[in-house]
Amino acid sequence: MTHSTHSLAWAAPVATAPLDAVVHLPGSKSLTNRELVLAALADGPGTLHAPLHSRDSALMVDALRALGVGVEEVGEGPFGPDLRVTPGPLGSASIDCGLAGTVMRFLPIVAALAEGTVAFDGDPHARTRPNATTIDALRALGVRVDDHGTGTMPFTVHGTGAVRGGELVVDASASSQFVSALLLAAPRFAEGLTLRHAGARLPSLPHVEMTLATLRARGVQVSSPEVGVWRVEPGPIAAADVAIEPDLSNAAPFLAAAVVAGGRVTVAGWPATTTQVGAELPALLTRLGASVTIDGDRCTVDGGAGVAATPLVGGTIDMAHAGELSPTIAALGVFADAPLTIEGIGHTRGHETDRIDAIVADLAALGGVATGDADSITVQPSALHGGTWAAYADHRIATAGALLGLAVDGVVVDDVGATAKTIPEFPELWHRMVAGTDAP
Ligand SMILES: O=C(O)C1=C[C@@H](OP(=O)(O)O)[C@@H](O)[C@H](O)C1
Ligand SMILES: C=C(OP(=O)(O)O)C(=O)O
Repeated sequence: MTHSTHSLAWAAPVATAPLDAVVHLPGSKSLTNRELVLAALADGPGTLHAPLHSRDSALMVDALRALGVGVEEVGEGPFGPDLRVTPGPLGSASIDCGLAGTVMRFLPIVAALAEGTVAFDGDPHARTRPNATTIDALRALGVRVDDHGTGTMPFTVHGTGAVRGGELVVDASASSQFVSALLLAAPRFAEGLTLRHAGARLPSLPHVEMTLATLRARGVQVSSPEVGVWRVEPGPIAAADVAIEPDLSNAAPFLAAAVVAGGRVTVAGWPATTTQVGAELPALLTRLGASVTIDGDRCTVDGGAGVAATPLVGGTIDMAHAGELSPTIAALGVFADAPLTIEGIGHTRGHETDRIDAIVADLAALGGVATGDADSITVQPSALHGGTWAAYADHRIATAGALLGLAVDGVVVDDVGATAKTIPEFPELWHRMVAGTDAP
């Protein structure tokens, strides 16, 4: 089983002057892992240009290869090779999901299309991430799953090579990925799928919109006749050459860095249109008081003299649709003029770690004060001191520690290797941003 890199304690650099940097970011995790799945189920070979190369994408590539899909590295880009994907008959495999939600939710549905038994397991914490909806959905579709009654990994899917599909109701309150997983595989179901979400809430809707857009771009007929209902027609998934956008969720700590330290940070390669939830960062940072401009393919935050000169604007923000961005925004709450409450993020308790508890504990270790409840976190403005910031194997918690370290002397992220989940280049890119040496 692949575990993340050895714990790597990392002294976060302090920004001693306003920032002045242009940052180029590697590819989007959400787009890379969707396009890998769609390419594997497509009607011919296709290429992903500028894909992400990280632990989550490597786990997806390894899993697809184990299932019988050809994935070949071709060419060389700034962050690694392109990927040429050749679909093949899917068969028995043993899949390591690591801590990747996209692997542990997307591939069990793909496994139902395999002829053979497909075993799923992952990191110890991955076994605690919600996955009962995946297993329930498979059984409702007539697919046998052995989970020893746990509703979590490890479990085994007994694929017969075909799924009839039809109508299905799931509870996706714990993760939008349950919906995305079913929609991605549904064109290959004999009758397609009419999927209805029945549950208290549906988090991360932009990620479902991304799924629909990637399907449409490959010629699949999809619709959403009402909120929480989707229809996917059966039919081929067209082979395609697709370009992967930079990861805009990983832009969050870099753009927020200018807010904290002052000066300017530009993220290059900002797409003119995108389905990534990171597209909401300009509005979120503006809401907190920052100045954000988009000029062509460049998104720039001008943090003026930084939070030492001007506090951010506290209050309440609903981030149910963008929980992925909440660790960065919560960290910024330390520098606000009033408590900052982020609501609608109960589902982030089921992410790489319990993100609400993690931020509460990490801030307390630096002398800060935050409180969490079932669905929200409230961060009090406070003067922090140095100390250890635990990453909890969570890339977004690790980068939030780096962000605070810009303004707080002596912050040590206990395992910066956690960033390898979606951005292995993080420490290097961060140091270059602070030093202002990134290429224009
Ligand atoms: O489908 C995806 O690519 C993702 C969906 C979201 O999951 P949740 O709905 O579980 O929050 C998001 O937070 C995650 O980082 C990636
Ligand atoms: C929740 C996240 O990841 P995953 O795809 O593992 O759910 C995330 O990247 O913030």
